[in-house]
Amino acid sequence: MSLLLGCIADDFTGATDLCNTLVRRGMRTIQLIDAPPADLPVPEADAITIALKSRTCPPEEAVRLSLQSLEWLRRAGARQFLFKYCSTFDSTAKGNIGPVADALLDALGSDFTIACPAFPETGRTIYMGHLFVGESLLSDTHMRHHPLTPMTDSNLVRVLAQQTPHKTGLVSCPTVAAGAEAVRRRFAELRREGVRHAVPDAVEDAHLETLGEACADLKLITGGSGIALGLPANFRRQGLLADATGADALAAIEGLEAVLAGSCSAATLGQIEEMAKHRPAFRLDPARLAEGRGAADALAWARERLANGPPLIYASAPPEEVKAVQARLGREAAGELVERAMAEIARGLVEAGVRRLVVAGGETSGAVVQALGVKGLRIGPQIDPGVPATVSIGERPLALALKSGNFGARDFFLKAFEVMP
Ligand SMILES: Nc1ncnc2c1ncn2[C@@H]1O[C@H](COP(=O)(O)OP(=O)(O)O)[C@@H](O)[C@H]1O
Ligand SMILES: O=C(O)[C@@H](O)C(=O)COP(=O)(O)O
Repeated sequence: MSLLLGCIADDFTGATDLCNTLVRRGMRTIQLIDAPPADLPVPEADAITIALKSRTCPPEEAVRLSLQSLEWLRRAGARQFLFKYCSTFDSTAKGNIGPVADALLDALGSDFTIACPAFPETGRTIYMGHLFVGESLLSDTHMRHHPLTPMTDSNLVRVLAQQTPHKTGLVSCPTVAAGAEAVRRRFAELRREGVRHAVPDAVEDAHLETLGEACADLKLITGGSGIALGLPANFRRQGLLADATGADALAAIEGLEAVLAGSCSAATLGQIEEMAKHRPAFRLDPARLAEGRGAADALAWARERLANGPPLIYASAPPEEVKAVQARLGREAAGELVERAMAEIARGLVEAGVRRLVVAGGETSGAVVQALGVKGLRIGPQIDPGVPATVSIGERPLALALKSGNFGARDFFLKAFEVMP
C-alpha cells in the first residue's frame, strides 16, 4: 500500500515520539532526518516523519525547511499531513509553531487546522485552552526555565495568537466529549468566524481519538504525538490500512554502549542521578568547553571505560547553573557550544566501537544524529511512553534511543539497553 500520512516534526526526539504512537497503532513508520535527497532509497511505509531541527531556529528558516519537507512528502504520495511539535508547546517569542503552520496551510491551499499538543499518557492535558503538565499549569512547571524555550503562559489560544496574524479559537472540553460530529460542527462555526487555528481541549486519550476522527478530512493537522492516536483508524475505515502486526520489528545491533545527556529538563536530571549511582558519569563543564577544552577529555575518559558497560557523559545542569552560564555566554551560544561538544563526542564514541547509544534531549539528539550522518530510523518497541527503540537505516546501522528531555522513568537510561534490539 502507498504512503498515507506525511509528518514533519520540529525536533528529533519529537519525531521518534510521534513515530512511536503510529507504530503502536499498527502503521509501519520510518523517520527520516531532514528532507532527504530524491534518490535516497526509503523502505515502504504507511507513515513517514521527517525530523527537522526547526524548533528554535529563526522562523524563516523553520518555514523553509518545513515547506521543503512538505514538498518531499507530497511527491512521495502522502494523503494527509501532520506538523508535530512539543507536548509542552515549546516555542520562542517569534514562533515557530504559528509561522510553520501558516506556511503549510498556504502551501496546501487550506484555511483551517487544529493545534493540539495534548499527550495525556505523559500528563499533558488541555482544558479550556490551558495546557497542564500533571496537576500544574505549564507556566508553573520547570518549562518556565527551559534553556531555549521558556514557557511562561499556559493559555495556548493566546500563545498561538502571538505567533500568527490569523485568528485562533477554542474547541472546549464539553464539545470534544460530545463526539466527532459535535467537533466538526464547532470547526464549521469557527471557520465561519474566520478562525484559522483551533485549539481543542483533550484531557484523555478518548478525546484524542474523537479529535482524530473529526480531523479525517483536514489536509493538515498540528499537535503533539497524542493527536496521531485517532488517525490510523481513519485510514482503516477507508480500507487504506491493514491491521498490521509486527510494525515494530527491528534487527539486532551488537557493539559497545554509551549514554549522552544534554537535556536540562527535570526528568533527565533525575535519570542522570539514578544512572550515576550504578555507572561512571562524566560532567561536561560549559566553561571549559568555551575555552576549547572538555570534549576531548570526556572522550578520553569514556574510551577507558567503554569495555565495562555504558558510561554516561552529561552537560545537564539545574536551572540556576544554566542561567549563570547563559548570562556569561548568551542563551543560543551556550546551547550550541554544548551541542557541538556532544556531536564531537558522539563521533568519537562511534569511532571507538559504540553501536548502541542513548541520547537525552531533543536539540542534543538532533546535533548527535546529524554528526553521525544518520539519514533515517526504523522505529521499534516502546521503552517508556513517547520513546521507542530505533535502528538507523543504511550502512553501519546503530541502535539509538533518542529521549525527549521530559520523558522517561528514573531508570530510563539503563532500561533502554534492555529494550534496544
Ligand atoms: N549546562 C548547560 N548550560 C547551558 N546550556 C546547556 C547546558 N547543558 C545543556 N545545555 C543546552 O540546553 C539545551 C537543551 O535542549 P534539549 O537538548 O532540546 O533538551 P530538552 O529535550 O530537555 O529540551 C541544548 O541546547 C543543550 O546544549
Ligand atoms: O511532544 C513531546 O513532548 C516530545 O515529543 C518532544 O517534542 C520533546 O522535545 P524535547 O523536550 O526537546 O526533547
